[in-house]
Amino acid sequence: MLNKNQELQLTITDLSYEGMGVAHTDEGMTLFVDNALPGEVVTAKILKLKKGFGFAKTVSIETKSPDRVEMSSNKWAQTGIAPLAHLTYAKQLEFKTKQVKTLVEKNKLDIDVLETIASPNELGYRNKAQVPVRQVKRQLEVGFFRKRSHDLVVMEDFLIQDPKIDNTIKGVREILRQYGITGYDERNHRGQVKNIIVRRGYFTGEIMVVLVCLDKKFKHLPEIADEIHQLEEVKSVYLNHNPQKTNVIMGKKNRLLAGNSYITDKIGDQTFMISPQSFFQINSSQTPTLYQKAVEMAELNQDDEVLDTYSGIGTIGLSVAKEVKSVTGVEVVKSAVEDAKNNATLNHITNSEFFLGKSEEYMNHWAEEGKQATVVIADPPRKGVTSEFIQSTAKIAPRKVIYISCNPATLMRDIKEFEEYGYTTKTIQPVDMFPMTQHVECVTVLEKN
Ligand SMILES: C[S@@+](CC[C@H](N)C(=O)[O-])C[C@H]1O[C@@H](n2cnc3c(N)ncnc32)[C@H](O)[C@@H]1O
Repeated sequence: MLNKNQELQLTITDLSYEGMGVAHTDEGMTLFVDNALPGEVVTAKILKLKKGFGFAKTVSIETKSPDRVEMSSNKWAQTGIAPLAHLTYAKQLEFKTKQVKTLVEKNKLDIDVLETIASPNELGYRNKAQVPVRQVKRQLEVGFFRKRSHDLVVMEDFLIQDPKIDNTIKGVREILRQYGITGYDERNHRGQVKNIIVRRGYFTGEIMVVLVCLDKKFKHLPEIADEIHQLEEVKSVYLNHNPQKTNVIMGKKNRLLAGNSYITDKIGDQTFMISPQSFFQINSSQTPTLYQKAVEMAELNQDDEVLDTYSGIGTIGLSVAKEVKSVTGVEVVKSAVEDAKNNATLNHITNSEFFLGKSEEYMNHWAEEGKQATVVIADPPRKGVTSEFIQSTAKIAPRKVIYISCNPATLMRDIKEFEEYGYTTKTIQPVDMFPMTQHVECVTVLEKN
């Protein structure tokens, strides 16, 4: 019988989807162990027990894996910012490929999974940071939450964020402290600043700072905004009003405090305007490869009429617009649709249109009105597409569906449903957009049989 807080020796046999070491005990329990790699023997302390499985953390490592990377800080592991940072990058890529292959097998699909394409930058690759702000020992601090908790681990080096973003966060923190601003207190729902969001254009160096605040206004806000605007590379400063007691970081309303209403960045030779609420791929060094793989697999031509669903600020659609007859995008975030329209103008694209709404509803509407499309691009969030989306896509009957997915589990589910409508795929290309984490992006093209 195992107990919480008990320490025991474990042999790690595998890595879970979350990047935790997997061990099986004599009692028939499966334990998921923080900071433990396959082949290692560790002494671990049990943190939580459930029926048949539990969670533990490594106390000491008795036998070390040759694939272990020594870390200069354990904060990244404590917070889950970089759950695979203790594994060599080559092994991380193998882990990602295997993850997708295992899912293909489990789903009894006949698909070839290619090797995961490495990211050019393994560290400091994130162009966006969202860090919580809290009071710690009566001082405003930034950092990240300890795993499975809301306790702030104070931090200055976030490992996978652009170091210039880390610097800006420090600069903003100092300004907030100077003006006696308080960090958010979750228990009493008090304090002024909940989060700092910083986005930096990888190619332009333009920085946007968003202060997520409990109130719309507070003392010295204009001076604070002005000082933040004077920090190196900062082009845009916003206040996002989030009065709710919620885990959702941003509220619905943004107010421009200083500078421009957007920043710009480049993908290939195109420039994109990005507003605070708009999605933008977070690993700019790898985005061109992701898009290029999708385009290569789609074999587009000048007669193609492309539907770019879940289009964000139009990045994929606009990057292929010159090679095809037309691009029609649909996206649910209003400011992203506005950005997409502006981005078309900015890049002299005249054969694109963007609509505000849910992709599944627009696809249904387009299917009913008999809209023509030869290629559909789907780049949904983690939950994947809906059955309604797949049915209407089948009705529109494009020759190809380019599917870009950040969650292989929902990708498999959707591929199986597409198969019922006569669409099949032969290969999946994993692309590493998120080094040091367990996440993997996949590109695949479904073809009409
Ligand atoms: C993974 S992002 C992809 C964006 C874009 N294709 C890109 O590469 O930058 C998914 C996008 O889908 C949008 N979205 C989420 N649910 C949606 C829905 N039901 N219909 C349309 N867009 C949706 C999100 O706002 C987000 O912009």
